[in-house]
Amino acid sequence: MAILVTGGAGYIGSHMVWTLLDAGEDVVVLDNLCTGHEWAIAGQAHFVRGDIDDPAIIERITNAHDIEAVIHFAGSVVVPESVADPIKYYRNNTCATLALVDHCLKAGINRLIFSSTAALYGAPEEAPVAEDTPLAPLSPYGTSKLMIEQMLRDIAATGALHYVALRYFNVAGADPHQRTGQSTDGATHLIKVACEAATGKRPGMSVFGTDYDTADGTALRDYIHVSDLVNAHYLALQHLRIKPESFTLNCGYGHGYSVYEVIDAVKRLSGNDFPIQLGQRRVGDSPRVIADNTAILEKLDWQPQYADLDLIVQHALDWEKHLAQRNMGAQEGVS
Ligand SMILES: NC(=O)c1ccc[n+]([C@@H]2O[C@H](COP(=O)([O-])OP(=O)(O)OC[C@H]3O[C@@H](n4cnc5c(N)ncnc54)[C@H](O)[C@@H]3O)[C@@H](O)[C@H]2O)c1
Ligand SMILES: O=c1ccn([C@@H]2O[C@H](COP(=O)(O)OP(=O)(O)O[C@H]3O[C@H](CO)[C@H](O)[C@H](O)[C@H]3O)[C@@H](O)[C@H]2O)c(=O)[nH]1
Repeated sequence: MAILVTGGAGYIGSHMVWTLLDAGEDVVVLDNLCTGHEWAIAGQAHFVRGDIDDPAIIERITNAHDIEAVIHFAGSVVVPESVADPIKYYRNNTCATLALVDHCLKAGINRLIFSSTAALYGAPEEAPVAEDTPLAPLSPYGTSKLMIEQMLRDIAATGALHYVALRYFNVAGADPHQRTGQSTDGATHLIKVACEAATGKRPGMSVFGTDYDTADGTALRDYIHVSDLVNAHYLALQHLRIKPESFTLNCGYGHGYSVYEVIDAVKRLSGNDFPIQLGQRRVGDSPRVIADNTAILEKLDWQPQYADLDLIVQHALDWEKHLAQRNMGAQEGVS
């Protein structure tokens, strides 16, 4: 039996592939490489290049492999882009996932783990925020994911599907063995941006908002190490193998760090005091988004290994240096 990982050439998916292979699982990756990289896919995985909503591709995969479950990461993930181009997000997230689920169910695959997001909570009044908090996404990206959660709930209610939706908080860091990491060009996430500034890939960075009602005036987020996140997926898969049920869980550590604390950690660990510009609040940003993780700790017996800002930053920095060397090597190859 094999696990189908959609989006396995991307940031989180490429970590998932390694975790599955490390556990001795057979893995098939489906990715159209629109933002992912073929080099990020572990060599032992079977790679199929194509779109998740293409019935012929799903048929090809299910004819060639005995797929027992899908771990579904593929999608479009940039919040501001979703505001500028909502159709892309409803098409590539909501519609494409509906097609994927439809084709998978027809092929007899009825277990799914889905990448949801804390963006569903919008700007939550309370912190930490639990799964039963009313959902109020602030962007088409968040709404496109909320619609998927609702579709999965309704399909599961018929008994046709068993799924786990994991609402990720702020994913960061890289594989501790440096086999993969966040490699997206033009990334906007705080830790990635700060690591790029620390390694000279950008001249400096901005702090978006210094007048929040927090201890140091900057916004708080719950940063979760990507390896702990993919381990939660593996636990969810093992759960579905034993118990045919469906549920939704927050994925975060339950405590937050401010933007200043993150930047200080990156400067301290890199030894580079890169320039900072103090800017206005970013539209749609919340003062604090922190997970209530009681449910995932209980339900999956999840035991995070890397719940430490310095570890997350160190692994992200190491990966940024690895990427810089990789790109230098590629340029030398061309010249
Ligand atoms: N990175 C985060 O902080 C974060 C937070 C919450 C949720 N998520 C969710 O996690 C998932 C993975 O995010 P990521 O950060 O790894 O993004 P990513 O862009 O690195 O990975 C997405 C992958 O999906 C592929 N893809 C996109 N559309 C496709 C399609 N139609 N058919 C086939 N392949 C397609 C891309 O080529 C890429 O390899 C996404 O669903 C995202 O919404 C991410
Ligand atoms: O250059 C930067 C980048 C970010 N920030 C600040 O750092 C914090 C974190 O910002 P990120 O862009 O890293 O992450 P977000 O919290 O905005 O959102 C991320 O986490 C969400 C879950 O909470 C969703 O998953 C969403 O898709 C994902 O982008 C915010 O206060 C932001 O204003 C800066 O000050 N400067």
